[in-house]
Amino acid sequence: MGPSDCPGPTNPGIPLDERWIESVRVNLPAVQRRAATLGTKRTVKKQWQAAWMLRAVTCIDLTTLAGDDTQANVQRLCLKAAKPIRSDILAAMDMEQAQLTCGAVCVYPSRVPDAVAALKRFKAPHVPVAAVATGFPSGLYSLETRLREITLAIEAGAHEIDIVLNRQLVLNHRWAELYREVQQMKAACGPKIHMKTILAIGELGSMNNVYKASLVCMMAGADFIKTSTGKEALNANLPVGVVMCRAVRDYFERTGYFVGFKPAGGIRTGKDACTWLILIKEELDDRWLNNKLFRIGASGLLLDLERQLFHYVTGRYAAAHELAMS
Ligand SMILES: O=C[C@H](O)COP(=O)(O)O
Repeated sequence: MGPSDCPGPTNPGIPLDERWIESVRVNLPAVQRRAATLGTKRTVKKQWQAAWMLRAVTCIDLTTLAGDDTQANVQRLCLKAAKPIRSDILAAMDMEQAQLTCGAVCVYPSRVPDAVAALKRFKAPHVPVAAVATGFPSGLYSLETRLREITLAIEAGAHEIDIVLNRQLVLNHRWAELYREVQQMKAACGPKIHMKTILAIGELGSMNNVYKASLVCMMAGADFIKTSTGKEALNANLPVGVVMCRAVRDYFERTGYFVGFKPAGGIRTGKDACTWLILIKEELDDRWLNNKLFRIGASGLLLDLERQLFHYVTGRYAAAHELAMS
């Protein structure tokens, strides 16, 4: 099966398996050693690196989650998601016909109508709009409020929902309650809307909790597990990526269900993006190397990817005014 045959997430969830959760022991030194070798053993250069960077572009959830987001900056974001790389750069790579877009745009629920309208205007209505919901970023609201927020975001036009976990339930190992909450959120999303569960790994206390929370989310029917909101002090990092990918792989091996993975927060460079792709290739496999099962949540990464691709085709680095997001 190649990446294009990949079905995308297929996860209906399974009953909560507390014995599996209790049996989890993460070997932290081994995880750290594994993460340290990722960017060093396999190097991709020249046309292969350019191809990986183009793949990374298609996997970006191009994000703006700022308190001062407006219709205007969401429109600019959508234009960039619809046409992420300058057409002369694509032409030089013989990729002009590929109609490259980002994987999705990701915004606050109140900006969803702006994003939907802008993508339509820019002739890219097929680019999904993801809304962060359930009291992003803290999740510290009543369950009723959080569930209602999902419904409202979908009514406003969101195609994907990024929920946040109730960290207290993880920190106190209240797995059954966490399972029920995530299950209700999945039910609120319904069968057509992809639900990504943001773990907020920087606030979960330990790698064991990261692994266990990943499992609970998948058991409850998550389509993707996502590292971070981008607002915690510690966001996406490779050791956490190793742990979450192993949870995805173990879940797949036991159930046969595909779950996607989304690192988010602090990913800024083309080199970082390639290292995350290497992680996916080595810890999962090629079936996950596409935007149905892998996304990178990032507000600033696209600019560096475009800059690196500009350098690849011209042999020089672009001046600030030559790239639209500068
Ligand atoms: O979900 C995406 C993150 O909020 C983006 O974080 P970032 O601004 O550090 O790229």
